Amino acid sequence: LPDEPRITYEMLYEQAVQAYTDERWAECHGLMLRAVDDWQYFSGVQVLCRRKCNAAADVGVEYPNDDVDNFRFFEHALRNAYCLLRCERQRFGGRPEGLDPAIMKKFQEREHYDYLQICAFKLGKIAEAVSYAYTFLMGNLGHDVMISNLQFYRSHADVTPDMFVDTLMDEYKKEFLNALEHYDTGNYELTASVLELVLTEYLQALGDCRLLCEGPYAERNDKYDMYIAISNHFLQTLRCKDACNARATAVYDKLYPELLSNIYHYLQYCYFKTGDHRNAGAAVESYLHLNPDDADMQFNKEFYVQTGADESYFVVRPEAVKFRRFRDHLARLLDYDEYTFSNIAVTIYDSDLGIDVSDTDDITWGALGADDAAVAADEQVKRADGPEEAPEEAAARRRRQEETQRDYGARGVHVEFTEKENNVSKRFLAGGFASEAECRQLVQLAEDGVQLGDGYRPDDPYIHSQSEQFAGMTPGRGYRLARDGAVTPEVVNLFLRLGEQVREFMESYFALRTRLYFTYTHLVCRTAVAGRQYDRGDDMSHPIHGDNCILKSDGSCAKEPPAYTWRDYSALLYLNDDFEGGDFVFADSRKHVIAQVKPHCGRVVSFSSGEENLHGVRAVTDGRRCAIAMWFTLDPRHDEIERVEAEREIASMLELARENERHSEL
Ligand SMILES: O=C(O)CCC(=O)C(=O)O
Ligand SMILES: [Fe+2]
Repeated sequence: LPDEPRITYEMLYEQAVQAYTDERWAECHGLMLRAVDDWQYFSGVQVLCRRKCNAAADVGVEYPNDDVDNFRFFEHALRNAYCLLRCERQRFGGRPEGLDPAIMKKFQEREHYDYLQICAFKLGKIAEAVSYAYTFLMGNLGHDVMISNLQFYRSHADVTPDMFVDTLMDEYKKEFLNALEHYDTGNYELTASVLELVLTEYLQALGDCRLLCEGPYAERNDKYDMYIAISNHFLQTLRCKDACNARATAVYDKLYPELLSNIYHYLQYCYFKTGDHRNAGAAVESYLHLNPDDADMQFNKEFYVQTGADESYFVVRPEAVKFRRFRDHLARLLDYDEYTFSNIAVTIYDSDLGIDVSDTDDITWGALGADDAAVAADEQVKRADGPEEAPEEAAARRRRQEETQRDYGARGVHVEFTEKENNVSKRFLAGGFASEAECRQLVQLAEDGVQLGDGYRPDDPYIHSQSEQFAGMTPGRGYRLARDGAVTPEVVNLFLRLGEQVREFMESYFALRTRLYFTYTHLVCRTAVAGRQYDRGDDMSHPIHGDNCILKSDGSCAKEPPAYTWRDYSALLYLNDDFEGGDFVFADSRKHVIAQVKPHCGRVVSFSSGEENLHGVRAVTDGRRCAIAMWFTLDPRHDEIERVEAEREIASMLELARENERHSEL
């Protein structure tokens, strides 16, 4: 075990990059070397475990890693996935993708009939209510509450036995009941023929039901069908394995086309020289197996034979067979996936990317180049503020957005300060996004989250200053705390909802032409460490920086990794003012402050994330300063998956609570 298991290469890397940015060269050097060590340890463990477990997971059949026979399954899945995407795209058209698996499950389990029965009952439609209740029960046999509901209905004067019908009953079940009647009347020939029919239909229904199971994986925020999800993952591993070739054949600064062939080339010569004709023959044959058209080696082979080598020496070595099988198969599969997307579904679904998504029954593999996809995606991002929008569309959008602005105004949101460049807003300051009570709840949530373990760690690399603790909570952590009962789902919902309001406001305020997506959300507090406040000098809570670029010492800001280059807009929703210091500041490229903002509850500062908005936070010298920090993107590929998942899970927790209430009312 490493000395400090909680310090990862990732943290060290980020710290090193920060040190680099701040031109603390010695620290950068030291930290990056520690990162190298930890990465080696980390990747070594992964290889060890994957190899060990593959061997240990014995089921009587061997499934070695990287054996091409195991690709067959995935190849089938891959074709299946492409077909599914096209087929559904054609039939569903503009239907929103990625429907909520939780609601899908409710429909499969007839949950909606529970609502239906209550609504029908309240409307005085007794017969309907009974059939809906009964239909629900048939999908949820033994459901206590519904059984007692039905007992209640039975005692109702207007209820008759014929109302107890399963409105969703499959035909084959009805036919089965008919068959039993024929049987009772002794008509066996008819019984048999009906039962044959029932059998066929039953198997068909069973098959249909099983197919409905191939939906999205409900546990993760993965909205794709099973095969699509597997394929995405599989393609990712394939591309990764393909890249291994280049990595494995680079020797110093030279890239050998294929190291194994090279080695055989050397070997055949060495063995020939040592008089080991058997091994020389095997090396020649192995080389030719990998490079069948190599005229020089064919010439060598003839020469060896003429000088007395036995034909039987020319056998391909087993590892060459294996190597070539893998190589050819990989090439073939990657050929299908010529348009190496990180995620096949994103591309096929997203008609906005300007890609032809028409469903052709013969699937053409590799119809698109990788660059096409990338360029199309880039263009979409540019379109967000680019000129291509029909005038009437633009006018309609602006009307909607101005209406949103008025709505927020009516709810108490007011813009205090704004700054434009070429008539385009680049930053604003507004108030009224949260009430005092809401702010208090969220500060409490942040404190609970911190006490329960996240955020503050003595070794946390995100501490920008030794004089402050920096601790936060993401939406996912909020959800997990709610799930474990440590905080209420309501307060986590508040956290998410206030953020969403800021997002909606920004989208209209910045007059965006495409949707603004969350990409990262962090409820975060900076707490002054008592006794470490003397002599802070220029020390800031958060040094001047750009949110999507790396600020260089010459004042330029490089929009390149490891910066979060996809971040397009930023916002901070402040939650309190009972602390000293902590002003938010905008700065110019020489780090001179050009504007400053005092945080207080409900106040939002928002800006485009680039070098036009360099900013920082002044030292917090007493107390705790809390805010919801949010970053946004116009690129749907960087949507904040954790938030989407947390929103869904919290919504279903709240729904469940309401449902329990509803059941106890009846
Ligand atoms: O908390 C603030 O006011 C600003 C924080 C910030 O700029 C950041 O986290 O990137
Ligand atoms: Fe920032």
